[in-house]
Amino acid sequence: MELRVDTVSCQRGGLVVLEGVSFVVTPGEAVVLRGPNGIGKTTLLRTIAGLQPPVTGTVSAPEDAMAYAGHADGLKGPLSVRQNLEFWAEVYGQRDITPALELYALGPLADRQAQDLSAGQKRRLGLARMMVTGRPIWILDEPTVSLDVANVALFGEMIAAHLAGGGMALMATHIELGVTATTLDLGPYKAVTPAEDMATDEAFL
Ligand SMILES: Nc1ncnc2c1ncn2[C@@H]1O[C@H](COP(=O)(O)OP(=O)(O)OP(=O)(O)O)[C@@H](O)[C@H]1O
Repeated sequence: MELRVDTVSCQRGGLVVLEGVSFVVTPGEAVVLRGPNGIGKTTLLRTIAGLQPPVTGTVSAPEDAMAYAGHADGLKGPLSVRQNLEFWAEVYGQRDITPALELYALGPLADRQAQDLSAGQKRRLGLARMMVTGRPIWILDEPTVSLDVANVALFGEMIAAHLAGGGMALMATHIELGVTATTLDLGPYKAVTPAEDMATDEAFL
Protein backbone atom coordinates (compact mmCIF):
# COMPACT_ATOMS: atom_id res chain seq x y z
CA MET A 1 0.00 0.00 0.00
CA GLU A 2 1.50 3.30 -1.10
CA LEU A 3 0.69 6.40 -3.10
CA ARG A 4 3.06 6.77 -6.02
CA VAL A 5 3.19 9.90 -8.14
CA ASP A 6 5.37 9.36 -11.18
CA THR A 7 6.50 12.26 -13.43
CA VAL A 8 3.11 13.92 -13.26
CA SER A 9 2.42 17.12 -15.14
CA CYS A 10 -0.85 18.88 -14.36
CA GLN A 11 -2.84 21.71 -15.83
CA ARG A 12 -5.25 24.39 -14.83
CA GLY A 13 -7.31 26.34 -17.32
CA GLY A 14 -5.71 24.37 -20.13
CA LEU A 15 -2.18 25.40 -19.20
CA VAL A 16 0.44 23.19 -17.62
CA VAL A 17 1.43 24.57 -14.20
CA LEU A 18 3.70 21.79 -12.85
CA GLU A 19 5.85 19.31 -14.73
CA GLY A 20 7.52 16.04 -13.83
CA VAL A 21 6.44 15.74 -10.20
CA SER A 22 7.48 12.42 -8.64
CA PHE A 23 7.25 11.20 -5.06
CA VAL A 24 5.98 8.30 -2.98
CA VAL A 25 3.94 8.34 0.23
CA THR A 26 4.23 5.23 2.37
CA PRO A 27 2.18 4.00 5.35
CA GLY A 28 2.67 6.20 8.39
CA GLU A 29 4.06 9.05 6.31
CA ALA A 30 2.85 12.61 5.81
CA VAL A 31 4.02 14.69 2.86
CA VAL A 32 3.51 18.45 2.88
CA LEU A 33 3.53 20.34 -0.41
CA ARG A 34 5.20 23.71 -0.20
CA GLY A 35 5.48 26.52 -2.69
CA PRO A 36 4.33 30.09 -3.20
CA ASN A 37 0.73 31.03 -3.93
CA GLY A 38 -0.24 30.02 -7.42
CA ILE A 39 2.48 27.46 -8.04
CA GLY A 40 -0.08 24.68 -8.43
CA LYS A 41 -0.55 22.92 -5.09
CA THR A 42 -4.33 22.75 -5.41
CA THR A 43 -4.06 21.67 -9.04
CA LEU A 44 -1.64 18.88 -8.15
CA LEU A 45 -3.78 17.65 -5.23
CA ARG A 46 -6.89 17.57 -7.43
CA THR A 47 -4.95 15.65 -10.07
CA ILE A 48 -3.66 13.12 -7.55
CA ALA A 49 -7.15 12.71 -6.07
CA GLY A 50 -8.48 11.86 -9.52
CA LEU A 51 -10.67 14.96 -9.93
CA GLN A 52 -8.84 15.82 -13.12
CA PRO A 53 -6.50 13.77 -15.30
CA PRO A 54 -2.74 14.35 -15.37
CA VAL A 55 -1.38 15.78 -18.62
CA THR A 56 1.40 13.21 -18.45
CA GLY A 57 2.61 10.75 -15.83
CA THR A 58 0.74 8.43 -13.52
CA VAL A 59 -0.78 8.35 -10.05
CA SER A 60 -0.92 4.89 -8.50
CA ALA A 61 -2.74 3.86 -5.35
CA PRO A 62 -4.95 0.94 -4.39
CA GLU A 63 -8.54 1.34 -5.53
CA ASP A 64 -10.79 3.38 -3.22
CA ALA A 65 -7.88 4.23 -0.93
CA MET A 66 -8.01 8.02 -1.18
CA ALA A 67 -10.23 10.61 0.47
CA TYR A 68 -9.99 14.25 -0.60
CA ALA A 69 -10.91 17.43 1.25
CA GLY A 70 -10.55 20.59 -0.78
CA HIS A 71 -11.33 24.23 -0.15
CA ALA A 72 -15.09 23.74 -0.44
CA ASP A 73 -16.35 22.21 2.77
CA GLY A 74 -18.62 19.63 1.11
CA LEU A 75 -21.10 19.83 3.97
CA LYS A 76 -24.88 19.60 3.68
CA GLY A 77 -26.09 22.80 5.36
CA PRO A 78 -29.63 21.73 6.37
CA LEU A 79 -28.40 18.45 7.88
CA SER A 80 -27.14 18.29 11.43
CA VAL A 81 -23.52 17.59 12.30
CA ARG A 82 -24.48 14.01 13.16
CA GLN A 83 -26.47 13.56 9.96
CA ASN A 84 -23.60 14.90 7.86
CA LEU A 85 -21.22 12.36 9.36
CA GLU A 86 -23.78 9.56 9.05
CA PHE A 87 -24.30 10.50 5.41
CA TRP A 88 -20.60 10.29 4.62
CA ALA A 89 -20.16 7.14 6.68
CA GLU A 90 -22.88 5.50 4.62
CA VAL A 91 -21.37 6.71 1.34
CA TYR A 92 -18.06 5.15 2.32
CA GLY A 93 -19.54 2.00 3.81
CA GLN A 94 -18.65 2.83 7.41
CA ARG A 95 -20.91 2.74 10.47
CA ASP A 96 -19.53 4.22 13.64
CA ILE A 97 -19.27 8.01 13.66
CA THR A 98 -18.69 8.22 17.42
CA PRO A 99 -14.87 8.36 17.30
CA ALA A 100 -15.00 11.22 14.79
CA LEU A 101 -17.53 13.13 16.91
CA GLU A 102 -15.37 12.65 19.97
CA LEU A 103 -11.98 13.35 18.46
CA TYR A 104 -13.19 16.61 16.96
CA ALA A 105 -15.15 17.63 20.05
CA LEU A 106 -18.29 17.77 17.94
CA GLY A 107 -20.51 15.98 20.46
CA PRO A 108 -22.03 19.19 21.85
CA LEU A 109 -22.75 20.34 18.30
CA ALA A 110 -24.08 17.02 17.04
CA ASP A 111 -27.67 18.16 16.59
CA ARG A 112 -26.93 21.59 15.18
CA GLN A 113 -27.43 22.21 11.46
CA ALA A 114 -24.13 22.43 9.62
CA GLN A 115 -25.14 25.79 8.15
CA ASP A 116 -25.27 27.25 11.67
CA LEU A 117 -21.68 26.36 12.54
CA SER A 118 -18.85 28.87 12.64
CA ALA A 119 -16.20 28.68 9.93
CA GLY A 120 -13.81 26.87 12.25
CA GLN A 121 -16.50 24.45 13.41
CA LYS A 122 -17.37 23.70 9.79
CA ARG A 123 -13.73 23.01 9.10
CA ARG A 124 -13.64 20.61 12.06
CA LEU A 125 -16.69 18.81 10.72
CA GLY A 126 -15.06 18.64 7.29
CA LEU A 127 -12.00 17.01 8.84
CA ALA A 128 -14.12 14.64 10.92
CA ARG A 129 -15.59 13.59 7.59
CA MET A 130 -12.15 12.32 6.59
CA MET A 131 -12.16 10.00 9.57
CA VAL A 132 -15.49 8.43 8.73
CA THR A 133 -14.38 7.63 5.19
CA GLY A 134 -12.22 4.88 6.64
CA ARG A 135 -9.80 5.50 3.77
CA PRO A 136 -6.05 5.33 4.41
CA ILE A 137 -4.79 8.08 2.09
CA TRP A 138 -5.95 11.57 2.99
CA ILE A 139 -5.46 14.35 0.46
CA LEU A 140 -5.95 17.68 2.23
CA ASP A 141 -5.85 21.14 0.70
CA GLU A 142 -5.17 23.86 3.27
CA PRO A 143 -6.82 21.81 6.05
CA THR A 144 -6.22 24.33 8.81
CA VAL A 145 -7.87 27.36 7.22
CA SER A 146 -10.26 28.97 9.76
CA LEU A 147 -8.96 26.84 12.64
CA ASP A 148 -7.77 28.57 15.78
CA VAL A 149 -4.54 27.63 17.54
CA ALA A 150 -6.20 24.99 19.73
CA ASN A 151 -7.89 23.36 16.75
CA VAL A 152 -4.73 23.41 14.67
CA ALA A 153 -3.13 21.45 17.51
CA LEU A 154 -6.13 19.11 17.54
CA PHE A 155 -5.79 18.63 13.81
CA GLY A 156 -2.08 17.84 14.23
CA GLU A 157 -2.97 15.20 16.83
CA MET A 158 -5.58 13.71 14.56
CA ILE A 159 -3.11 13.47 11.68
CA ALA A 160 -0.55 11.90 14.01
CA ALA A 161 -3.15 9.31 15.09
CA HIS A 162 -4.01 8.59 11.46
CA LEU A 163 -0.33 8.06 10.64
CA ALA A 164 0.23 5.92 13.74
CA GLY A 165 -2.53 3.64 12.47
CA GLY A 166 -0.69 3.17 9.17
CA GLY A 167 -2.52 5.94 7.33
CA MET A 168 -0.98 8.42 4.92
CA ALA A 169 -1.50 12.13 4.41
CA LEU A 170 -0.66 14.44 1.54
CA MET A 171 -1.31 18.07 2.38
CA ALA A 172 -0.84 21.56 1.08
CA THR A 173 -0.40 23.91 3.99
CA HIS A 174 1.59 27.01 4.80
CA ILE A 175 1.59 26.45 8.54
CA GLU A 176 3.51 24.21 10.91
CA LEU A 177 1.33 21.33 12.10
CA GLY A 178 3.61 19.84 14.68
CA VAL A 179 3.59 16.55 12.80
CA THR A 180 6.65 14.80 11.47
CA ALA A 181 6.35 15.20 7.73
CA THR A 182 8.34 15.03 4.53
CA THR A 183 8.36 18.40 2.79
CA LEU A 184 8.14 18.60 -0.99
CA ASP A 185 9.06 21.96 -2.46
CA LEU A 186 7.24 22.35 -5.76
CA GLY A 187 9.49 25.19 -6.96
CA PRO A 188 11.71 22.98 -9.13
CA TYR A 189 8.64 21.56 -10.90
CA LYS A 190 7.17 24.85 -12.01
CA ALA A 191 6.25 24.64 -15.69
CA VAL A 192 8.29 26.68 -18.12
CA THR A 193 5.24 28.62 -19.35
CA PRO A 194 3.70 30.27 -16.29
CA ALA A 195 -0.08 30.28 -16.12
CA GLU A 196 -0.46 33.67 -14.42
CA ASP A 197 -0.75 35.74 -17.55
CA MET A 198 -2.98 33.40 -19.50
CA ALA A 199 -6.09 32.88 -17.41
CA THR A 200 -9.14 31.31 -18.97
CA ASP A 201 -12.59 30.69 -17.54
CA GLU A 202 -12.40 26.95 -17.80
CA ALA A 203 -10.27 26.26 -14.76
CA PHE A 204 -11.95 23.79 -12.40
CA LEU A 205 -15.19 23.82 -14.37
N1 LIG B 1 -8.87 30.38 -14.82
C1 LIG B 1 -7.57 30.11 -14.84
N2 LIG B 1 -6.95 29.86 -16.02
C2 LIG B 1 -5.64 29.61 -16.05
N3 LIG B 1 -4.87 29.56 -14.96
C3 LIG B 1 -5.45 29.79 -13.79
C4 LIG B 1 -6.82 30.05 -13.66
N4 LIG B 1 -7.10 30.21 -12.38
C5 LIG B 1 -5.95 30.07 -11.74
N5 LIG B 1 -4.96 29.82 -12.58
C6 LIG B 1 -3.54 29.66 -12.26
O1 LIG B 1 -3.23 28.30 -12.01
C7 LIG B 1 -2.07 28.25 -11.19
C8 LIG B 1 -2.19 27.15 -10.13
O2 LIG B 1 -3.20 27.51 -9.17
P1 LIG B 1 -3.38 26.66 -7.83
O3 LIG B 1 -4.64 27.13 -7.19
O4 LIG B 1 -3.24 25.22 -8.13
O5 LIG B 1 -2.11 27.15 -6.98
P2 LIG B 1 -1.81 27.00 -5.42
O6 LIG B 1 -0.34 26.71 -5.32
O7 LIG B 1 -2.74 26.03 -4.81
O8 LIG B 1 -2.13 28.45 -4.88
P3 LIG B 1 -2.50 28.97 -3.41
O9 LIG B 1 -1.31 28.73 -2.52
O10 LIG B 1 -2.73 30.44 -3.65
O11 LIG B 1 -3.75 28.26 -2.97
C9 LIG B 1 -1.90 29.66 -10.62
O12 LIG B 1 -0.78 30.27 -11.23
C10 LIG B 1 -3.17 30.38 -11.01
O13 LIG B 1 -2.94 31.75 -11.27
